[in-house]
Amino acid sequence: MQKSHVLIPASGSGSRMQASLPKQYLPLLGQAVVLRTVNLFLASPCISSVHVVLNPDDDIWATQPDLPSSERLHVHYQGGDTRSDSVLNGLSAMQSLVDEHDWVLVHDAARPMLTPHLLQRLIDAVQQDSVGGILAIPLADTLKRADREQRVQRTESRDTLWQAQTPQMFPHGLLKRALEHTRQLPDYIPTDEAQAVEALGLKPLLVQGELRNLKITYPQDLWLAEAILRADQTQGEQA
Ligand SMILES: Nc1ccn([C@@H]2O[C@H](COP(=O)(O)OP(=O)(O)OP(=O)(O)O)[C@@H](O)[C@H]2O)c(=O)n1
Ligand SMILES: C[C@](O)(CO)[C@H](O)COP(=O)(O)O
Repeated sequence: MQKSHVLIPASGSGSRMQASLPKQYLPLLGQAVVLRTVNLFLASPCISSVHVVLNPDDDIWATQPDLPSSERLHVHYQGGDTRSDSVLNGLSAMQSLVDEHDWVLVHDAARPMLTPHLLQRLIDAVQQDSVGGILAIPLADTLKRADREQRVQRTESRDTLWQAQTPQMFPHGLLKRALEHTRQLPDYIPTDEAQAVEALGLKPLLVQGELRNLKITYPQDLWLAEAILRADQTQGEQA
């Protein structure tokens, strides 16, 4: 039986957030974004280990007051220059603890709104697959291609277009090979794991995600996430 492990790249600077802290440490209803993300996976009995990849210079993680004390949690100060470098470094760091056929679910630290239900949907859909798969949502809006003057050049068909989310779930050995392969390609930096696997000629499965599994990128994403969590709390109180 293949085990499932989680790898959380948390080494970014959060430049688009323009905050005084990297966005993974901003408070979301009083808890650092990355800790909400980590706790979600630690709460799942399906997950054998959780690996967080931090920037080598990170001096914030260790000061967090509510760090989980689970033996399943492993912290690696081995972030790289790009997200894919951080993920590849994490895959190497966790290698001694996993089998090459074990599943690795790569999940952005900056997506703290994943739910247990959505996580289970991905695992159920992908665990019998020979390649692996990702959460994603079909494009909802009309898609415009811009010219250099920021005017509409044309309208693109949105048929068959999906927006990638995380987790992205692949066997450890396959994903490591895929990311090592893309490192050899000139000017090719995959922005998600699926893109690296695609470069091997494989076709990852698309599993229906949810809008609430948003990535905290701009300040308004944090406000939106807080509003959703407050609504969850109200609904919980009413139930
Ligand atoms: N060198 C990097 C860059 C990003 N990430 C992580 O990858 C996830 C998704 O990346 P993104 O949202 O782009 O985060 P940042 O790079 O931090 O944001 P920005 O692009 O606005 O600077 C985040 O959890 C981020 O911490 C990482 O581990 N290592
Ligand atoms: C992996 C990802 O979350 C899929 O949507 C996303 O690509 C990561 O963010 P980035 O801004 O592209 O680094």
